[in-house]
Parts: sequence; C-alpha cells; structure tokens
Amino acid sequence: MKIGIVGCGGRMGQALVGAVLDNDSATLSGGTERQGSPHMGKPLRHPVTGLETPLTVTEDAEELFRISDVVIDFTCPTATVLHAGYAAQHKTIHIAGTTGMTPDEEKALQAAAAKTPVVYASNFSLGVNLLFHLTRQAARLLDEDFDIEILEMHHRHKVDAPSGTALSLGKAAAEGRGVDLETVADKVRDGITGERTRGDIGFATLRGGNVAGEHTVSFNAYDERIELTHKAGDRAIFARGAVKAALWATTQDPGLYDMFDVLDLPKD
Ligand SMILES: NC(=O)C1=CN([C@@H]2O[C@H](COP(=O)(O)OP(=O)(O)OC[C@H]3O[C@@H](n4cnc5c(N)ncnc54)[C@H](OP(=O)(O)O)[C@@H]3O)[C@@H](O)[C@H]2O)C=CC1
Ligand SMILES: O=C(O)C1=N[C@H](C(=O)O)C[C@H](O)C1
Repeated sequence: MKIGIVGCGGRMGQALVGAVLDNDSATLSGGTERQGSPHMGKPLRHPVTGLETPLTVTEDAEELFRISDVVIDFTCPTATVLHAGYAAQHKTIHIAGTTGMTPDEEKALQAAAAKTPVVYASNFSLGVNLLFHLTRQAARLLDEDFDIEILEMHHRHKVDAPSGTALSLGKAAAEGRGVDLETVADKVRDGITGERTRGDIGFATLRGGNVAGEHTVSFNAYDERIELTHKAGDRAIFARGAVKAALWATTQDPGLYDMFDVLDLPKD
C-alpha cells in the first residue's frame, strides 16, 4: 500500500512518516511541503531512528496524489481543501486530520468523498474516540442539573481553538442531550458574563509548552462532579491511528468516514 504524506515536515507530518515506515503493510511513496519550506529537497527520514529513505521532500502535491494509493493530510485548512481536489481528481484515498476547517471548507472533503474513500476526524487516537462515546453516553444519562464543561490543553504552537477534539466532544455531549451544539455552546468568557445559562456547554482553552493534547469533559452538579479525561503522551498515537485508517479505507467504497467507522465503535 503506497502512502504519501503532505506536510511531511510538520509535527504530525514527521510522526506520520515514522508511522508509515514502521508499518509492514505500508510503503512510503513520498512527502510534500509548501514552496519555500526549509524541508524542501531534504531526504525523508524516520523521526526517531533517523533512518534516511531515498525519497526527498517535494512541493508537488498533485503528483503525490497521482502516484499514491492513500495520502495522509495533517496540514492546514486551505491546503486540505486543495488536497481534497487532487484526491477527487485521481481517486486517491484521502485521510484528513486537519482541524479548524469551516463548514464551507469541509464541503471539499464531502465532494472528494463522492469519488473516493475519505476519512476525516478531529482525533485519530483510539482513546479519544472512546471518550467521544463515553461523553455521549454520560450526557444522555445526566440531566441539565449537570453543567457540561470541556477543557483542553495543547502545545504553544497550536493555531486553532477550541481544538477540533474539544468541538467533537461538545457535539457528542449535545447529541447525548438531544440538543444542537451551536445553540448551547459557550466558547468565550470574558468580563461580566452573567450567570451560566442552564443547559449550556462551556469550553475552556489552555496553551503552553509541548503538550500533545489533553481533554477533559466535566459534568458539574451541586456537590458532585464527574470528569472524563484523555491525555496524549505522544502524537505518535494520532499517526498510528491515521495509518490504521489508511489501510482500512483501501477496502471501502467512496464515502465520508470517521474513526468510529474505522474502529467499529457504536455511533449512538
Ligand atoms: N486529527 C488528529 O488526530 C490530529 C490533528 N492535528 C491537526 O493537524 C494539523 C497539523 O498539526 P501540526 O502537525 O501540529 O502542525 P504543523 O504546523 O507542525 O504542520 C503542518 C505542516 O503542513 C505544512 N503545509 C502547510 N500548507 C501546505 C501545503 N500547501 N502543502 C504541503 N504542506 C503544507 C506546514 O508547512 P509550513 O510550516 O511551511 O506552514 C507544516 O509543515 C492541525 O490542524 C492540527 O490540529 C494534529 C494532531 C492530531
Ligand atoms: O494541534 C494538535 O496538536 C492537535 N490537534 C487536534 C485537535 O485540534 O483536536 C487533535 C490533538 O488533540 C492534537
């Protein structure tokens, strides 16, 4: 299975190169970066062992989609929209982990999914996908006496907030409650905010250091609190999940999938 990595010089890009090289069922087909990147023309190497491959970083993403069975994409929204077009054009499987996409940008992934399998998820780890399930279940069982708050912390370089995972956790909680997240989400608090509105789902964002990703969903009633937490120790967990999704997708029909499909987790 030939797997290419767009944005191969990024934090996730490098972890993905390692995860593909570590997987016996996968062959690395290449990696791209954007024009002017300091990674351009350098050899692709394993991020942990340093093992050098004969491949070098290029800027030709379309060519990478043409020669690969699957391309994994953890870049930025504008690049992912462009990449989705190449996936559709060449019928290449597209595994997209980019967060911070607007609904309009997500339409590019939906369009590609009409032609080829696309797996799009805010979080590719097993643990967080289990957390989505547990959050939905807990929200279903607890009434609005329990105020739901979602706290996330990430490294200082992260550019979007709340994290894609925090938003998916909010969606899972809202689904459990039978409400629309957009009508109950409280993402920013500053100044005299007034009392908390019953039924709201609140978000809080922390940034600092090199934290790979931590998420807590708390259910807060008078005199008792339930907390569900996931802590990522290394972004390799997301990379291994993405490679698992890539291999899974090769047996699927065109369509838009998520990690619940890949991991065969219950969607209700
Ligand atoms: N779904 C999940 O499980 C996870 C999702 N993520 C998400 O993945 C994304 C990337 O995160 P991270 O690796 O930390 O970010 P980085 O900024 O380290 O990596 C992104 C890389 O993509 C490159 N890039 C940007 N545009 C293009 C382009 N047109 N062609 C090729 N490469 C391009 C960037 O280059 P340059 O530096 O020059 O801009 C950079 O090297 C974020 O949206 C993040 O939230 C992260 C972890 C897990
Ligand atoms: O930017 C990151 O690093 C991460 N982004 C994803 C998100 O926005 O949820 C997933 C993970 O938590 C790491």
